[in-house]
Amino acid sequence: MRRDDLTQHTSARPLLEIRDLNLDFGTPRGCIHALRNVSLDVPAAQVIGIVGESGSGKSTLAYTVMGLLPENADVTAGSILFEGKDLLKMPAQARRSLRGDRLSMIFQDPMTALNPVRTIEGQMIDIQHHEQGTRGEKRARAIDMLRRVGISDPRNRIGAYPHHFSGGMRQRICIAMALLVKPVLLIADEPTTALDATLEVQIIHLLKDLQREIGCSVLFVSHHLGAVAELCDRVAVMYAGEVVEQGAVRDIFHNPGHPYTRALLECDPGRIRKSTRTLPTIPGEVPSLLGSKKGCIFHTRCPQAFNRCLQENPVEYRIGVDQVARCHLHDEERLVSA
Ligand SMILES: Nc1ncnc2c1ncn2[C@@H]1O[C@H](COP(=O)(O)OP(=O)(O)OP(=O)(O)O)[C@@H](O)[C@H]1O
Repeated sequence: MRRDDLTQHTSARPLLEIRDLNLDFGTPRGCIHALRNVSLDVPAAQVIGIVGESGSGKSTLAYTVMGLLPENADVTAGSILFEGKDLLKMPAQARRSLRGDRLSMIFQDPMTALNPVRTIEGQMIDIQHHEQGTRGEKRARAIDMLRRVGISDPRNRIGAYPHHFSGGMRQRICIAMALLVKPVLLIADEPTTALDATLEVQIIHLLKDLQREIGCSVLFVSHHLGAVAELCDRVAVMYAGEVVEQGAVRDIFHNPGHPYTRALLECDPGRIRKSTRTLPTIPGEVPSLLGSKKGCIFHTRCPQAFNRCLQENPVEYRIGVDQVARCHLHDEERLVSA
């Protein structure tokens, strides 16, 4: 199946439509192809997880949507339609206006987002610069949002500086700031990685409750498959710059169609029995992203690779009502001729 069939299958137009996105980083060693032919939809009011090993391109994808790429990044092909408009063709000023308004982001490290020398109050009022209302009304909204994310005594604590709060509390403040502007799309880049397991669970539940309340879509980047299963409606699995499989969370987790997804699930610490002493890892190494590649990007580590995988990069095949995988094993013609 091709992507067009999947789009027809889902009724309303997605909020975000990423199509055939290619991105390179220029480095002294050569060109790193960090995103290759990435296509992904984020429907309105849904939570989409992006998972994959370190270096697979998850953060690069998130930052490309936000328009926060470093100087050496070059989008060489593709489009990112947000509410029907291509973000990549928008003037810089228009993109800046979208950030902190219809688009907002939670970063892995809360200190990246918070200004250490300003009070929480000042920062939460500033972030509402697109919103109507007096300073007093904006302060009241900020206090209400702090209460909703679980900051006790927010009326007094709003005057404090970021360093007065613990790491978990700082991430709650970042979530409050990101949601205060009522974004239609929230991008969360590994928002729980810096937190311990208990805090992680709390933050995931908080995000889920607030997402439902506000009705925004979320692009949730994570290493943690358990968190994705808990929070997301759909998931895209990335490997070496490509989305190799995507679909509804229940389908991908119960019936993975790509050998890489299966390997990733088998290595997930959440699935490994306590008696197991060492964590299984996927055999082999992630290929270098330098230079062009022939064949399937996963063939060097795939236990099921056959000749065609070394020669030809697979297209997306539909393997379920709402599930696609880039793997030749799902080519029906091959199955018929086998
Ligand atoms: N500014 C940059 N210059 C050169 N290469 C970069 C730059 N940023 C990222 N890369 C490379 O692009 C690839 C994708 O990186 P990215 O950070 O998007 O992966 P990731 O899946 O988010 O990894 P992690 O889970 O470790 O954050 C990696 O090979 C990385 O080294």
